Amino acid sequence: MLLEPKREVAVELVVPRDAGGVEVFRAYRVQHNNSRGPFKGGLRFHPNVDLDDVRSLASLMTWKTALMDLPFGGAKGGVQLDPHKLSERELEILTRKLVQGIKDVIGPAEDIPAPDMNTSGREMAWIFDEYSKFKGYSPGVVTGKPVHLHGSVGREAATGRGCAFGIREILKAMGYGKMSDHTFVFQGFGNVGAWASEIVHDMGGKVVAIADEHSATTNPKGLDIPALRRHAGEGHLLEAFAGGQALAKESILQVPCSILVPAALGGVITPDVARSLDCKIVVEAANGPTLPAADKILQDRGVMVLPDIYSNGGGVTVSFFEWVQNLQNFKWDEEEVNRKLERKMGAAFESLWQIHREMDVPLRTAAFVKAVGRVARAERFRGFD
Ligand SMILES: NC(=O)C1=CN([C@@H]2O[C@H](COP(=O)(O)OP(=O)(O)OC[C@H]3O[C@@H](n4cnc5c(N)ncnc54)[C@H](O)[C@@H]3O)[C@@H](O)[C@H]2O)C=CC1
Ligand SMILES: O=C(O)CCC(=O)C(=O)O
Repeated sequence: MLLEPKREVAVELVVPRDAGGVEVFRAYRVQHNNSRGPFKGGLRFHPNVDLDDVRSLASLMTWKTALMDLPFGGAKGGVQLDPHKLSERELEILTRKLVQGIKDVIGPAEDIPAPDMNTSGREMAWIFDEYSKFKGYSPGVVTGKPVHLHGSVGREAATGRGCAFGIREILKAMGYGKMSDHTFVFQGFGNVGAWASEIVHDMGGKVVAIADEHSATTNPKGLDIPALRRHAGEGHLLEAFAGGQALAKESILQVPCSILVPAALGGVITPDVARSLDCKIVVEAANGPTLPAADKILQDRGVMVLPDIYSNGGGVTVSFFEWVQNLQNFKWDEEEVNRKLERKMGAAFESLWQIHREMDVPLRTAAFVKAVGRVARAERFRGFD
């Protein structure tokens, strides 16, 4: 029951192109498990999306919501495309057609999408609007919406903020001192990488290198992250940042640091990379950045891995807060959201660390022990009739 998704939906999206003609895109929504609550998980637009990929990301969501102790199950959606090749109008048509294709299997008590790679508040607003045309006004059908359209303050930064809280927890647990005693490298400077690096920087950490899909920049004295975000926001390449030197983006994972944060694609830490990286801790802000064979190598090398279902669990945690606010027609302030997020990250870390110590297993195994236990218990209590 836990290995296989409960439901898989594949839809064909036919989009009229601005230049004439139509193009067909494949889209998937995989609903892995809902024993603990409605299916929940992001929607990504990326050329690498395929059904298998979405399946594995959907199951990670089940374990993530269970580990974070949120009343949700797990799902994921993906459309196979390079969104940079479509205009805003084409993307809006595509997103609305996706909703038309899956509207009967999503909903505030059924399945609640959210942002993931290459999607943001803009797409979530389209989803909310299109779904509401068919089912009535339903802000709770999707999270990560713009703040002025039933979104929650703090959701945009939440995955990065949760990641930074998680780093603080592991440093404390390992007796490794404070943020300011450490150097950090980030792969990915989108929603998660930009917010996580900025909050780590605000907490005193020295971020010495960052890459995105185009280029990379490094400064052994520490990058000024707010300035780098302004630079990138103006459309400039990271390698052109005046406060750093250009670096080959392919070498980002080998830059020496205490803490390496992959915050982009899955599968980037291959066995070869695992043998060559030069850090004490890998914090998996991305989903599935470490291949299983590489995980074993990191373990043998004594590199600690803070697993994805914990490290990036802050995003879905604040999605839960957004959903609760939508259901109550009420708004919390940012201080309250961030305080509740901090408490959730602390509690999940505590349970993870306790299992890690008591069972003498890696943190990833400890996370799965906790999460699978909670999901299996819910399945049993609900019965099988
Ligand atoms: N947005 C969210 O709230 C959450 C995202 N995640 C995960 O975090 C990761 C990043 O997601 P977002 O930041 O939302 O996506 P995003 O689309 O905002 O940013 C992705 C970043 O990765 C970079 N990137 C892509 N390919 C790369 C490559 N080959 N080398 C270096 N950089 C590359 C892009 O240039 C961009 O900077 C994904 O694995 C996603 O599943 C996990 C939990 C929640
Ligand atoms: O905020 C959410 O509901 C899910 C975000 C997501 O896709 C993830 O945690 O991987």
